[in-house]
Amino acid sequence: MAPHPGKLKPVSKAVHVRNLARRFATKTILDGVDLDIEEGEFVALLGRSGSGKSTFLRALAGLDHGVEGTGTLGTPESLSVVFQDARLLPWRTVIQNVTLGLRGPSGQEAGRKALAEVGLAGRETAWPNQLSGGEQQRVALARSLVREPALLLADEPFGALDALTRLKMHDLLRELCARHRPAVLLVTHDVDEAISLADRILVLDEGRLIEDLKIDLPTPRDHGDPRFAQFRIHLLSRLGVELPGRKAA
Ligand SMILES: Nc1ncnc2c1ncn2[C@@H]1O[C@H](COP(=O)(O)OP(=O)(O)OP(=O)(O)O)[C@@H](O)[C@H]1O
Repeated sequence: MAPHPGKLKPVSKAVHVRNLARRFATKTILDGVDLDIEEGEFVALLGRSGSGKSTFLRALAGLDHGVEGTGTLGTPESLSVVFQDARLLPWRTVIQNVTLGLRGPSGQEAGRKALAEVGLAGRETAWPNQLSGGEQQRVALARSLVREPALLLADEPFGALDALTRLKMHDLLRELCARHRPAVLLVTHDVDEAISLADRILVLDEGRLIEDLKIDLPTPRDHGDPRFAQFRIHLLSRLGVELPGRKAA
């Protein structure tokens, strides 16, 4: 395969992917992936470890220079990426991290507003190492949303957080997305996280999307709802996990 041209075309949909392939040396990781994500749609991507979720996200983010690949890839010009680690600059204050690249008083104001939205009003002049892991991820979310991206790409953003903090971050992300309405692609290992947050859930397996499931539950979602449990059983089975005594729908 020839190296992918690496040019990402602006499109009216938030994501438009056709026949995307990516390989490392002799190993094919993505093998003809097609996907559309509508503006404002929240999509979660599940898959076994090593199935290529991050490779796919990096392709969408335009961060895979030098990786062999082919296919059509369209994303909006304004996109933000959040990773498992907050990736804050330790020599910049919290507000400086959020407003990096923004200019003037309006940038400062937007930064303060974004920090307030993630529950960190008053922490503007703190240094990253004075914040907890969860607070650092809040700063990372503020930094991504202050630019009002049309597409938010999130790679296991809560993977390093404890269970309670993670649940709080789910509520926060849900609120932020309802307010700002970016399209979202959330890569996660956590089936319940995906069902709690997403409008649609994809499963990547052996280089292809083998599942594209609409989650039509009201929000906020009740984990005790029998339909939540049915989605869980079905998705776990698509991931190769059969729960004893349970059959997927
Ligand atoms: N830069 C690279 N060079 C060579 N192989 C790579 C590179 N990046 C990823 N791979 C391989 O590609 C495959 C897919 O990796 P990727 O990180 O996309 O999977 P993933 O589904 O995100 O995994 P996980 O859930 O464990 O994070 C793995 O086998 C990995 O070893």
